[in-house]
Amino acid sequence: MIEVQHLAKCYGPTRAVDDLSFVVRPGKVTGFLGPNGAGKSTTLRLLLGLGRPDSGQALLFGKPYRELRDPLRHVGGLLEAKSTQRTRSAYHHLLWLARTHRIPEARVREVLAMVGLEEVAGRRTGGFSLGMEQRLGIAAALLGDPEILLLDEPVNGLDPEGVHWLRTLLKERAAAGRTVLLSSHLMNEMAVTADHLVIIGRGRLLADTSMEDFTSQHCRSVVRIRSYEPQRLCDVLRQAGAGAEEEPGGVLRVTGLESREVAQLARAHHIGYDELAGESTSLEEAFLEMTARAAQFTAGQGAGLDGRGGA
Ligand SMILES: Nc1ncnc2c1ncn2[C@@H]1O[C@H](COP(=O)(O)OP(=O)(O)OP(=O)(O)O)[C@@H](O)[C@H]1O
Repeated sequence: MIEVQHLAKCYGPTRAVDDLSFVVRPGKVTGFLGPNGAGKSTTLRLLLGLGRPDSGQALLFGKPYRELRDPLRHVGGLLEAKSTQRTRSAYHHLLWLARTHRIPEARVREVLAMVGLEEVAGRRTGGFSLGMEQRLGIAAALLGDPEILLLDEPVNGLDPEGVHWLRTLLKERAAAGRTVLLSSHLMNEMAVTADHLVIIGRGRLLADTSMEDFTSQHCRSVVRIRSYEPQRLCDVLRQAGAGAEEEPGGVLRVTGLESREVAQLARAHHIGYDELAGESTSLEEAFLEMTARAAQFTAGQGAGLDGRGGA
């Protein structure tokens, strides 16, 4: 459905997207994740035919966006908010879009109801909050009832109820066999929304994985134990193949063993302890580690200075 093949785009000395390839399949919500400046918006803009790649291709249904007939009926895109004519009402903004794409007027009312903007449909968009702008942008993306949705940071400005509503909407569309790609720089948001992840850093692909695999590969269990003999326990744990580091207050941070195994080893060696707690490293930590490593690697190569300039 969505294919990005060896895509590259530079802005002056900044390599925004660097030999990026991935495929997004229908029936899933795919999260497009990366820290600020990673190249997410640039990739989505290229997919939506805004700007030309330096090399490679960004394809929807096997074609560049510009070659699609009736694109709004096939692809709904949300880039940044505030792209409406400020003096037009929400209703007239959508009506104008519908008319220019031969979409029936009745659909305008339908999408306004879907995004919860019915009551303010007659108000000029100039007075809209960021959250209302986002809802209007999402309404525009849904107007042609497209098979593909491409949304850039759609939760920006939405209140918790709005975030929950959008999450449900995207999951429902994916469950109905549509293709949904949404970008974010927040792993925790993706953890509850996405089934699949495409992670980029400095314009390059870092991971293309199911959410389930990412979780099982990156979320290690960590056990913290406070012992009366931290040094001896540390040696015992290391001999058993675990990672053990001493933290202040006689606490050991242990990786590679479950809490039950740590407790068994301590007891077997008659080492007393008064606190034992197990936890998992969070997805957010795993994501930050991954992108920090990528940043160090590319900085080492002297690539990609972050300097946002004009259009
Ligand atoms: N029009 C532009 N002119 C110059 N540089 C640009 C332009 N657009 C993007 N860049 C640069 O390209 C890089 C990638 O930017 P992009 O906006 O695609 O990242 P992003 O992952 O969407 O980031 P964010 O989460 O902050 O929106 C950044 O270094 C950015 O400064």
